[in-house]
Amino acid sequence: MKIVVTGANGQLGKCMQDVASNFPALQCIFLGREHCDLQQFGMVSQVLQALKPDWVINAAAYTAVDKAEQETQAADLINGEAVGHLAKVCKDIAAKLIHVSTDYVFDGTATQPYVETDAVHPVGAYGKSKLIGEQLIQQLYADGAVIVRTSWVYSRHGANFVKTMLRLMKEKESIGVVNDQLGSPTYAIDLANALLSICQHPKFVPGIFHYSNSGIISWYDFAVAIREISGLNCKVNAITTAEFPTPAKRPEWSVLNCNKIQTTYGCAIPEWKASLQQCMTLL
Ligand SMILES: NC(=O)C1=CN([C@@H]2O[C@H](COP(=O)(O)OP(=O)(O)OC[C@H]3O[C@@H](n4cnc5c(N)ncnc54)[C@H](O)[C@@H]3O)[C@@H](O)[C@H]2O)C=CC1
Repeated sequence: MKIVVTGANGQLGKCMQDVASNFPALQCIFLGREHCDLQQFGMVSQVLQALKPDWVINAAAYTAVDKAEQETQAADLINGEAVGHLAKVCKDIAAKLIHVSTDYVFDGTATQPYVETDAVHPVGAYGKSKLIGEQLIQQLYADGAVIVRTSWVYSRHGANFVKTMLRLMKEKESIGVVNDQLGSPTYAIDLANALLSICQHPKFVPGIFHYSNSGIISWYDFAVAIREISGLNCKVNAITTAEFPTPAKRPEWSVLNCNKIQTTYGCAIPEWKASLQQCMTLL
């Protein structure tokens, strides 16, 4: 089975490259932006028509959450319109599409883990742009696409919370980390394994699914665990979101209920701290 992965040089794309050898039955072709730029519609059509994959996994996105508040058009183009074009091309060549989306499509006012059917209501430009992408896929290729919403993604690759915390903890005697935003981290290696296992699953079920590691924590809890595992001495202070303002508003509650992907596709959902420990052996 032939799989094309777009966004190959991003955090998730690199983790997909790391785990591809776990799936010897899958022939994975990794395309970075230079070979498959989502906003160059002609290029996307041409490349995919030539390769004729069975599946396309879209790990490419505009992910600069704060910058998106200014660069709304760029975010909407890459995360919205271009994803619609990708869905059309996948439909034309009869390739199934796995698209990665985000907890930021929700407003974070819930008190229970979000299920896939909960009402969406993004509070920032990035979440809005990702929602456009989801909606276009649902309009254009609902029966051929799986949308996987994830949250708080980290790994040894790219820029992410774990790597930022480690750097700050080495540089400073104390740091403040917000304690009033709750969610579940996702080790990108676990997500990458889950996405490729979907391609191998005997039964294809289209639709929206949620995937994160299990457990509900705050960014402060996450930072404390990073400090513990690293053995660094930096003091971690709990602060409020109001004390750490950012251009884009973040949801207070980002917890995704992941039962559906587990029961439908049998995806493994490791516990967050076990995965963090695994990742940190590589850092
Ligand atoms: N990082 C996180 O905490 C979260 C990420 N997600 C989603 O997970 C997915 C993967 O994210 P990451 O790997 O962490 O992001 P990333 O920013 O590390 O990787 C995204 C990749 O897409 C590429 N890209 C940007 N514009 C492109 C274009 N026009 N054409 C082709 N490639 C383009 C970038 O060069 C980059 O290599 C994205 O869909 C993101 O929205 C969802 C929730 C949280």
